[in-house]
Amino acid sequence: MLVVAAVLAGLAVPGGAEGRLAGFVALRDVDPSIGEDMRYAGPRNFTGAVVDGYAEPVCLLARPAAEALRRAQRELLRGGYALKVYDCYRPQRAVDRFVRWAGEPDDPAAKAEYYPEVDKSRLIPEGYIAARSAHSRGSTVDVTLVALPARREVDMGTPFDFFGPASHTDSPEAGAAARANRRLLERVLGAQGFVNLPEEWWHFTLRPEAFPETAFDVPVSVAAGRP
Ligand SMILES: C[C@@H](N)C(=O)N[C@H](C)C(=O)O
Ligand SMILES: [Zn+2]
Repeated sequence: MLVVAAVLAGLAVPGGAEGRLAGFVALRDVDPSIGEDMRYAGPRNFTGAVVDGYAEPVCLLARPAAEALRRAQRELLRGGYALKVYDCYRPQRAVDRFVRWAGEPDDPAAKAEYYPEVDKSRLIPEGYIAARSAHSRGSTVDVTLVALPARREVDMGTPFDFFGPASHTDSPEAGAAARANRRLLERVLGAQGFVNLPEEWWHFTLRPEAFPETAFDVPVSVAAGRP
């Protein structure tokens, strides 16, 4: 009853028994050829530390989103590219950590790397970080392209999680190669039903979402994505 009330109120709810996420899968179990560089499960992210709720570096997604990525990957492989994900399902406690981080004083090194042109107090209002993130609903992914055979990241104009106008998908600041690569990513994912967030070239949500009303809070682990 409490869980039903929480869902109706749009609040975070725990997943199924024993910290599992019913209806979710590990992306690697659906398509092991998609690269994974799970930035929030390690220190190489804007907070500088492992983020709350990332117990293991594994991409978990609602099954339809994982299967749609597999179809996009098949198309990209034919043209000599592949996908690499940076973030997938994000527990609400990680979203809450981002919100707390946004209210903390600047770390000059993090500012220089991740948001040199935007005041930290503006990162949430300007749409770079969400207090209620689609990632927690399991159909959203942060993703880039890599070129085969070396799987080197292609030029996207800015690095992942660079918060500023240059990361806006349609930014005129991006060079010709980056604009073409952004268009390729958007076209191939769009063909499978993914919709891009205009503020971030890397952020895509599969529509319709499998769990449109629910922000999950189960920690990210291999076991959480197993049936
Ligand atoms: C933090 C960044 N990777 C991201 O996903 N931003 C969007 C707006 C979100 O937090 O949902
Ligand atoms: Zn994102």
